[in-house]
Amino acid sequence: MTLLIQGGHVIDPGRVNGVADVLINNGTIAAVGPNLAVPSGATVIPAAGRLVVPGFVDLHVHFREPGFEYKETIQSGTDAAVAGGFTSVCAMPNTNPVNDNQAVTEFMLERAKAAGTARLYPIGAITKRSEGKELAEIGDLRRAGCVAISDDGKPVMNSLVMRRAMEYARAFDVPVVDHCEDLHLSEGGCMNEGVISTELGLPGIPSAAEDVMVARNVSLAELTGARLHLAHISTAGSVRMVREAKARGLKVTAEACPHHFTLTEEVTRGYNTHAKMNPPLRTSLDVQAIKEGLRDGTIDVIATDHAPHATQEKQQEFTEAPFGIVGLETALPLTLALVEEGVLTLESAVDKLSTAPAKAFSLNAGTLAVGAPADVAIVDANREWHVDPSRFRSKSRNTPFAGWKVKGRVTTTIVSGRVVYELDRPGQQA
Ligand SMILES: NC(=O)N[C@@H](CC(=O)O)C(=O)O
Ligand SMILES: [Zn+2]
Ligand SMILES: [Zn+2]
Repeated sequence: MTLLIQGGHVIDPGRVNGVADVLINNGTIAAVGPNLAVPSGATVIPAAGRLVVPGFVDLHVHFREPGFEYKETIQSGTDAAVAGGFTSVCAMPNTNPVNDNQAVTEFMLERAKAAGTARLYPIGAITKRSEGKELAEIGDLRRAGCVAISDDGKPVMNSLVMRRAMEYARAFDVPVVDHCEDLHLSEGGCMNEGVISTELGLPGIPSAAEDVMVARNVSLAELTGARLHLAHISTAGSVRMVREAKARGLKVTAEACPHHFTLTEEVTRGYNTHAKMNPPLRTSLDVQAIKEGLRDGTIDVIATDHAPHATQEKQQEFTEAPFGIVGLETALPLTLALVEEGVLTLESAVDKLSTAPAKAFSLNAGTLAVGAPADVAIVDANREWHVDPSRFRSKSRNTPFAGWKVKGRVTTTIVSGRVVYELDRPGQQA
């Protein structure tokens, strides 16, 4: 099967940035260059006026299978992924049962294979049942196909347990992903602690709950030599500490989520539970710091923390509703807004969605180099559209961006040389 993507603006971060064709043969990239000859029998995808980029890589999603299939399945989650341009996704282990053993990892990989769209990379638990006590069999998880370990959502509070986890992780060369939250400081909180939480009468989560754990984890990474990846950082303090850790040469990477660089705690005012996520939306000073961190390279990766929850779960009082929002189908336009704003160049935006995440977890993705897997997103960067959650591929609709007019849309997604999502082809606008 041969595909020729013709005449698009190809951005392969650090390698190509200009008009070119991309030739795909047998599931891999065969050539990239201007005016390639059309091989006989090739399918041509015209892409003039569109961006042609390595398929996006999301280091942080929650697909709810096994255990909470009413929120999301691996099928619906990977469908949502490719609709958002993501060709590889890393799935957190807070399923039921928790992905703390090979059997669960293998089950997830089988489901993803059957779903047949995005590539799924499971993240194994750090501790058994993510209870923070006894380490999971990290070597077994690695061998079964886990690409990182994390107790996301139930952060490891015991620093000695975390130290041992990092020592094992280092031995297996697997990154440790931490959701930085001191559970004692955050206990009972449901939004950012500050003037607004006081006004609304809602219990707060101070930014220090995140900062103290970032400090601890950076120290432990220094002690153990482990690769540390900081999930969804949301505070100015986190950005400052990551910047300093990098300057000292530590193996630390960090991700930020579109909601944390797009929204502030102000949107909590309506008690809209779609503004409730963990970590919470912060202040405009924090948002500025996140943007500066993205701009100067302190924050390597944009990840969604796609966290689907059912409508009836979100239709509760603010204090009762679960934390989390979906993100796969809105990440691209929210990231392109940073380009419009001058925070990122187009190339660095693509880097943070594709190349940098692949590198952070050593995934064979994030590039259009000859011989690489043919995972490609074709994007109409100027297409304006309204976010309509009822049209999401995801099973869940919990987004604070419903009704937003946004710009930038994925029109075609290719995995392994196969078109797995197509909104329309140029010249035939839907
Ligand atoms: N981010 C969230 O608000 N929720 C996540 C858990 C997590 O990422 O900590 C979930 O699984 O729902
Ligand atoms: Zn988390
Ligand atoms: Zn998460």
